[in-house]
Amino acid sequence: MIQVDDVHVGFDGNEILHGISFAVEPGRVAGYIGPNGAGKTTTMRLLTGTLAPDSGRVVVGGVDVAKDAVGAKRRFGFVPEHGHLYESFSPEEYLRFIGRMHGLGEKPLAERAGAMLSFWGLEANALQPMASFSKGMKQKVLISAALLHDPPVLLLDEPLSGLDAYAVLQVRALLRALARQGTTVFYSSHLLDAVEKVADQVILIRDGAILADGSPAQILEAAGEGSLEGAFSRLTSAADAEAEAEALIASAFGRAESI
Ligand SMILES: Nc1ncnc2c1ncn2[C@@H]1O[C@H](COP(=O)(O)OP(=O)(O)OP(=O)(O)O)[C@@H](O)[C@H]1O
Repeated sequence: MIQVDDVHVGFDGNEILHGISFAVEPGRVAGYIGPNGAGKTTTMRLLTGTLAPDSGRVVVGGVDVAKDAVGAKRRFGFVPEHGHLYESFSPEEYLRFIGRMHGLGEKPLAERAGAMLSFWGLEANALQPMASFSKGMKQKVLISAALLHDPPVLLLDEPLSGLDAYAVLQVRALLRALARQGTTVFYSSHLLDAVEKVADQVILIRDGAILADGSPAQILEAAGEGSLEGAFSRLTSAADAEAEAEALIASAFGRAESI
């Protein structure tokens, strides 16, 4: 599970996270959504141990991240938004490298890597250097690498970037299947529809504070809206984007009327 208790984070005397708290139980897919600059990446850095909180507690897979960052790393898989791959490696070499770092035996490692490349339809590319891969192909290898050690917690930052329509369906199905097996899935995105279709818990963050936390149905009810998009706009007090766009065109080009 994931537990974040009253976490404060500041940079250069400027507080960015103002005492955020939430929990995600095993078997749940939680969507962590918020507008640009809300604090999503900062939260992800806390969960993955690349940033320590000024105060409060972050527990991932039963391990206090500040006290045992290495122990926590064994308990989660992480799909970063801008993942780094060794591009001279083939997927097979890369996954073997990652699996060995996790101490996996050669046989289970080969079986898992093979099964994942086959899931994505990448068998024919298994031995090719990844330098020639498309963004989506690289993303599939990054997701596979995060899953290789069968972690109880999976952390994903905008995992659908670069993926085609079928791969998006595959990722959603995979996250749901993992959750059914008890994995805790934490999915950060500013794309509402991506999260809406897969999450059974939605956590809304804005300006470094949690605005809402519940099932999609609870969020809709709290906001009195029929769609998560409407709830998001209402809860984050987002401005009326259409009116703003009209105002921009009027002020920039002097055209007030729509055709
Ligand atoms: N290292 C840093 N030093 C100073 N300010 C920072 C630092 N990292 C983040 N911030 C600030 O913290 C706030 C939250 O940033 P964060 O990257 O967590 O937002 P986000 O929700 O991930 O946004 P986006 O959707 O645009 O990626 C922003 O105001 C950002 O400028």
